[in-house]
Amino acid sequence: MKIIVLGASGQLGHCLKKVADERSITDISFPSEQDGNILEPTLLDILFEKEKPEFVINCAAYTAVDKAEDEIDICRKVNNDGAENIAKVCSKYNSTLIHVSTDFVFKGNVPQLLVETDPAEPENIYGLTKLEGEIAISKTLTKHFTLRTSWLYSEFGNNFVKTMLRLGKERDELGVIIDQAGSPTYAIDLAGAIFDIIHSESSAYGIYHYSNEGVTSWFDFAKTIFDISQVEVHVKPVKTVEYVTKAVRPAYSVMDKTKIKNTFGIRIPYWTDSLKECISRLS
Ligand SMILES: NC(=O)C1=CN([C@@H]2O[C@H](COP(=O)(O)OP(=O)(O)OC[C@H]3O[C@@H](n4cnc5c(N)ncnc54)[C@H](OP(=O)(O)O)[C@@H]3O)[C@@H](O)[C@H]2O)C=CC1
Ligand SMILES: Cc1cn([C@H]2C[C@H](O)[C@@H](COP(=O)(O)OP(=O)(O)O[C@H]3O[C@@H](C)C(=O)[C@@H](O)[C@H]3O)O2)c(=O)[nH]c1=O
Repeated sequence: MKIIVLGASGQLGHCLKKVADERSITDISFPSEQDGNILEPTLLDILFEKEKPEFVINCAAYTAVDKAEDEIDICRKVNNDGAENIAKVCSKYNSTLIHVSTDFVFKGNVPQLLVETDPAEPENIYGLTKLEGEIAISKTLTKHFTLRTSWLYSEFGNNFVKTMLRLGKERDELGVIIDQAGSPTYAIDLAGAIFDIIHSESSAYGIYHYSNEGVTSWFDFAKTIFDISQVEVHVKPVKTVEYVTKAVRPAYSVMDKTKIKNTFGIRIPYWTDSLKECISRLS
């Protein structure tokens, strides 16, 4: 079963590589951006002609949430046009696409669990362009699994856990937002779930929500990171209005995972258990 991973140089791409090695999945390739640039349909065509993939995992994205507010065009190109390019080439070669999207497609202004059919109403450019990408895929391709995830972290790339550990070394006190709630997701767990879906050989295509179990705030997430790592730093709770950022972020973007669990029988770890695992690997 041939699999190719696009956007392999990023955080999730590295996690897929690690999990593929752990599970001895060998019929998988991780083309460089030079060979798998999602903005170059001709390159994608050459790649697909050569590899004839049964499954394509798209990890390529523009993920700089604040910067996106000033770089709308490039953000939209990658998150929308790039997603559409992949869907078209998957359709041509009859490949199944596993695409990754985000909780930031939701406005998240009501403290209730979000299901896949809830209306998406992004509050920032990143979320808007990710939603556009989801729509482009569903219009172009039937055989897709679009997984919305949230608050991804791992030992690879840039993420909140690594930022906190760095800042914790540099400062005695940190202000962290307490009134935004969500579910952290260890990207290694997400990578495992992606392979579980592929190996299920299911044709229950569509949108699914995936995060680790449990709910927290960025403030509690930060405190837990420092507790587990035994780093002494004073974490001060701050409100969103006191912590000014370019992009507006959802106040409550906790996603219901019943659909993915029931469809594929996936067991999802609790967020603090996965965080301990990640921190032990980091140290
Ligand atoms: N990080 C998070 O907290 C969350 C992420 N997601 C989604 O999960 C997915 C994976 O995210 P993550 O791994 O963390 O993101 P990263 O930013 O770590 O990785 C994205 C990768 O895409 C690459 N890329 C950008 N443009 C292109 C292109 N034109 N062609 C090929 N590759 C390209 C980037 O390369 P380069 O660095 O050279 O630009 C980068 O390596 C994304 O779809 C993201 O939207 C969802 C929720 C949370
Ligand atoms: C660094 C820092 C951040 N924060 C806040 C800002 C923000 O509300 C929250 C997280 O900030 P970050 O910039 O690390 O994370 P951010 O880039 O907003 O994370 C998002 O990334 C995209 C790609 C997604 O898809 C989302 O699911 C989500 O993971 O923490 C603090 O309060 N204090 C701090 O010192």
